[in-house]
Amino acid sequence: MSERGVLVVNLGSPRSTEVGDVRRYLNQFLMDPYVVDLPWPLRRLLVGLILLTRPKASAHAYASIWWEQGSPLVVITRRVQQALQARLKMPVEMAMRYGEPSIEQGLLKLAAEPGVREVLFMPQYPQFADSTVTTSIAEAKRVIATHGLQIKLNVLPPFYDRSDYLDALAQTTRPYLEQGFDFLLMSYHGLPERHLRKADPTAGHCLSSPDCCSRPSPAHATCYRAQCSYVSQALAQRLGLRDDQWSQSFQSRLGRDKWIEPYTEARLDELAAQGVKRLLVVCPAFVTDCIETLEEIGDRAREQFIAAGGEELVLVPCLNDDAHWVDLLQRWSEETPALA
Ligand SMILES: C=CC1=C(C)c2cc3[nH]c(cc4nc(cc5[nH]c(cc1n2)c(C)c5CCC(=O)O)C(CCC(=O)O)=C4C)c(C)c3C=C
Ligand SMILES: [Fe+2]
Ligand SMILES: [Fe+2]
Repeated sequence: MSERGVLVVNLGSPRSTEVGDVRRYLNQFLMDPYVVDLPWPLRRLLVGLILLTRPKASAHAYASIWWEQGSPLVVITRRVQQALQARLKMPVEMAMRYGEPSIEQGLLKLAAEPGVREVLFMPQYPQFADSTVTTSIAEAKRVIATHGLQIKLNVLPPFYDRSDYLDALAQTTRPYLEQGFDFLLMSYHGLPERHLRKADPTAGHCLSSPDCCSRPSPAHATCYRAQCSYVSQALAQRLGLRDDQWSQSFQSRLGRDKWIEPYTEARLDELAAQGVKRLLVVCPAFVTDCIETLEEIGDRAREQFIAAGGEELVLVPCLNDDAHWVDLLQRWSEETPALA
């Protein structure tokens, strides 16, 4: 009997590629105030407008990458959970922030395990963002309070600066690089600039200058862009790349707000115009392949790059259920000190 359980937490996907299921998922996702951070009436209005057209387009995109067993993100997270369960002497569950299995279902399952008094909560995000990490923790706290669960939460912090994670990322990227590419683009999920400013505890550092992320600041503990830059530098260094052989960019922009730049879409055209023919793309904001990597980069970005004059764009798979990644999650589960 273990006093501890593990919850592997990811973002979540629609139940199916039916437009209605995608609309329900997008509504839950975008009505989260940590994602669309507007007062409720404005949020309702904006999300209502997005839901007029986006579900159909997203359903089509999901259908193009869907697997027989379901959404790649959910299927791969299940594999990670099962692989971890086979290695750890404590119950391991998985949960999604949106859709199912929900954080509520995951925590209730763990709380029902005899003896479990503490849950190691493992959000699968290398970098901090309110729209991923904070919202997942807030949902877990809501569930614990609502059900009066007698469990303590022990949260795995963002792991962008852990050398074992960076080594694993380099290890999955290196064999692709060795096939001979002109350039490596590190494409991260984007974020509205407003989210960076809101998360800045110094209320002034983030986005105060173009190089703010390379000037040391306590703001970087919660600065998504600084944490992405850290990963990019560390990965380039591990791969032995010169500064003119790689760059970082941000994808998946939604709406009209200004998001952090440079945008991946713009970089693809620039790189093709500069004569890059063989482009390798890695997506280090994701540890699990999903619509944003498989469809947005693997399919759409590839088409865009080739239409702009490039010859080949290859996507490096995420860490997924790679044995080295499961090794790390196992080690982190075992070495995280128990709460008093
Ligand atoms: C305001 C909108 C969004 C913010 C902010 C945002 C932040 C954010 N998201 C991820 C990781 C993932 N996002 C995924 C899908 C996705 N993201 C948004 C919007 C925002 N994300 C939408 C509308 C969607 C759905 C797909 C679509 O319609 O385009 C996914 C994949 C889910 C899947 O089922 O495969 C992931 C993973 C991060 C890391 C992040 C902040 C840094
Ligand atoms: Fe997203
Ligand atoms: Fe910054």
